Amino acid sequence: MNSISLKNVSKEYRDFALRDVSFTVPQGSIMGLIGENGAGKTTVLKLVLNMIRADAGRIEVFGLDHIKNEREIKEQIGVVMEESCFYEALRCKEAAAILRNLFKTWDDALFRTYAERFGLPWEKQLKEFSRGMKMKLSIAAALSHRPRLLILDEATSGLDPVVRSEILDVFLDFIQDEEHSILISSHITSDLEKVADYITFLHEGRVVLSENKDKMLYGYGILKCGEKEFARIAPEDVLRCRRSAFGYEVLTADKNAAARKYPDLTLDSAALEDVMLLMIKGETV
Ligand SMILES: Nc1ncnc2c1ncn2[C@@H]1O[C@H](COP(=O)(O)OP(=O)(O)OP(=O)(O)O)[C@@H](O)[C@H]1O
Repeated sequence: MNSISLKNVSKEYRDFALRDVSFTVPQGSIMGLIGENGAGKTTVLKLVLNMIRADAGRIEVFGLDHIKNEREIKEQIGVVMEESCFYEALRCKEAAAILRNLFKTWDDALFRTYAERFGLPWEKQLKEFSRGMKMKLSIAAALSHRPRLLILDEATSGLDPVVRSEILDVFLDFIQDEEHSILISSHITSDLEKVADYITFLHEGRVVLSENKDKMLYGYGILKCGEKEFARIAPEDVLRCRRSAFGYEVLTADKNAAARKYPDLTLDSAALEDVMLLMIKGETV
């Protein structure tokens, strides 16, 4: 069962188009959405949340049409967008009072527990909160109506490593329930490397790859070599290549096969960031 499914979704703006986007978020998993600034990540999240309408394609959430069943679906989704949407003069306890009225399933005790876990001051106005505190508040609020699905836009960007790690732990706890799932966009590929089960990589409005993360990280590799050695590499082994002052970097989709075929060349594992950089900046042969 998929929590989210997008099939051939397109959306056109004047200077940008999201084209034929398809991917699924299996129930019980974390899907990380990566891509450069302006790749279309927020647009995808807004489409799933029916904040904007697609020009074409089909979107299902919990197996239901996301427009026809919007109310039922929204009750079961916790959302955190990049900017805090709370009124600055509020305090935590007043935010809780508002949210209690918005969600049938709001759980005051759970919100208190998260506020304590995150060290959020109960009596302070939100305008006195740091960026990290505001983000933690948004996450606590998103979790406290007991959603089945979390949708998060850049929930860890601009935060220090300690706060990020606390937040990632909360996501991993959330996903312990196999009915739960998370769709999270992030620039911080190392965070997604830690928690995501699947990665969808968007580039200029298109899905470049959507894969199981471990398969991708164990499968992809980077061959490093000089001009002469590069000439020996078969084109079918080159997903992308890039020339630098130190020689060639070649992204290959099958690290083990490359190790057997080119035993004399340096072969490194590819981190998510390397894959992203080479897919964007590299060339095909
Ligand atoms: N309402 C809109 N009208 C016109 N263009 C828009 C609108 N919303 C977004 N865009 C354009 O769509 C493109 C994708 O934007 P989007 O916010 O989805 O990217 P992103 O991958 O989330 O980027 P970032 O990482 O910088 O947040 C951008 O070129 C943006 O200018």
